[in-house]
Amino acid sequence: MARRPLPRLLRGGTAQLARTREFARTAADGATDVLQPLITVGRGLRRLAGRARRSWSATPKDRRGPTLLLVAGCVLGVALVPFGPGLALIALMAAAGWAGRERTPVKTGPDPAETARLQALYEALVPYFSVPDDPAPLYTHGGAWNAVFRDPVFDGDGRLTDLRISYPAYFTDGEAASRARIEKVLHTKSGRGREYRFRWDEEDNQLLLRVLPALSTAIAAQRFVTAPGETVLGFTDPDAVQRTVPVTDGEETWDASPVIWRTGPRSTEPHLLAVGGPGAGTTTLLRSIALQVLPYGDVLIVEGGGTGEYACLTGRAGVLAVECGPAGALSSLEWAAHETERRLIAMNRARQAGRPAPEDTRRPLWILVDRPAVLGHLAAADGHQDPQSLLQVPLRHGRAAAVTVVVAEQSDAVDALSEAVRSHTRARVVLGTAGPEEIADVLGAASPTTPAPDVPPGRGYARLGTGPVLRLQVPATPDPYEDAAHEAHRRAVLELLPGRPAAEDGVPAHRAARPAGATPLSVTKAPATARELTGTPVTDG
Ligand SMILES: Nc1ncnc2c1ncn2[C@@H]1O[C@H](COP(=O)(O)OP(=O)(O)OP(=O)(O)O)[C@@H](O)[C@H]1O
Repeated sequence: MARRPLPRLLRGGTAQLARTREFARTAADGATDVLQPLITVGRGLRRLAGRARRSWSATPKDRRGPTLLLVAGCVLGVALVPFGPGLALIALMAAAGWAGRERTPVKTGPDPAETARLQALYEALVPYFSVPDDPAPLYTHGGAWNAVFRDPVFDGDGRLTDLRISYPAYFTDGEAASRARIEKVLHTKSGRGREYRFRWDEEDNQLLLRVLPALSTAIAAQRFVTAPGETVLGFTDPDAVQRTVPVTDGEETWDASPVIWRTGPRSTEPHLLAVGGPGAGTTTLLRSIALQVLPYGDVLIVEGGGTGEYACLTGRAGVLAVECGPAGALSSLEWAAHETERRLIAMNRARQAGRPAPEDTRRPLWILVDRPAVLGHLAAADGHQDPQSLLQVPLRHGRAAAVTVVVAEQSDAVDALSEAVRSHTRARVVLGTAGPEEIADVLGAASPTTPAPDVPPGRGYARLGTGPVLRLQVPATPDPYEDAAHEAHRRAVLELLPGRPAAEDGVPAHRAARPAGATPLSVTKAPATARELTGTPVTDG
């Protein structure tokens, strides 16, 4: 039997019903908004009436007559006074409005579930914070948590986010292993999957636990407000640094806390090493640095990965070269070493003659080397020198010559880094899901927080010289030629890219862009004498 079509009303019935319901809900919401004052006054009148009823029933019988008389007298008085009834009505409405307002209950202390959590945490700490001979132990099984835990704060899911813990003075808080044991217990018992920061106040025998919110990933590449020689590596916690810079995301502008790296002749950390696992974001960090320095410096890029992730920079004003192969890397780095020597000699000569440093020695030169281990491997296979060995001169003498070296390497190839790279890169960044040992190996100090299990690309830690370890989120600076990248972030990078200067006759534009006076990239010069490099007087001729 042929199926009969449903009547039109029934066919579109579900959609229409949903629309009607939506309309009714919107109308009800609107009516509630409009009638809100009336609802509040009505609720207040009800509450006032309730209070009056309660106080009437609480009044002893022998006092009810005089009370009634007093009320009647008041009513009569109000009725006789000019405008009395009107004023009394206004006063009643105001009192009802006040009595009917919604009051958020003030929370006084943890609720039963939170109390149970704190008690469990306390019990878990008993074996670590007690010894059998202690006559008045702070921690005993079944003891009171509120004697040692202060200022607990919970999030909306009832999980602990802040806590001040007192511990006995005999606890060995100076030993890293003892601290790590306590931190592990607290981390496990308070909920995994979050990033905890522990601050040990050894003078007062107190430990401060705080769960840190994830750093914002909303900041994309842009012109940051910094002084010359300052580079924003990324952004960190507001209480970790004193400075802020304005950042923009679409229409919104706010102040963010940057991790600023200072380079140049007075820098104590003139070179940087960034380490991370695959896809952790070290290439993005180098791209971000390149875009920040290009307005005032020249950049030479050596890419070992060979994935063309710096292609957007090829041929741009200020980009001296983007080298992907071992042969190009060797010749470019050889040039960079000679350029460093040339600058030092020229500066030394100018100093001897009592003149300021020549103009062509002052423009900052940045050498960005991404994954040198791969290049070293390829060069060795061809029987060539490791390109890393050519970084020795820029690393050692670059600071005085305005030459900065940035090296990015993957965590599993860190062993292939040369001694010069390890000892001269005092600014360090580690990105991705690194364990505590790896973080400590790269940064030279333990991370201040428990590593989070899942981290977005560009998230990690930074340490400048002997400074504190800071959490870091690198600004999103994708390869603008990557289709999968966020459209707004790609556009932001494209806007920051400098133009392409016209090519000189027969010379590719990026090679023609090198500073005046610099030795051509492909020309090998005899190395300068040690005397000239170290600043011993040099006599011409
Ligand atoms: N700070 C960041 N913000 C947003 N996305 C990022 C950030 N850093 C990296 N990414 C994204 O993560 C992916 C990998 O980044 P990137 O190429 O920089 O990693 P990598 O460390 O160089 O890894 P690999 O060497 O394996 O390519 C890219 O798609 C990139 O756009």
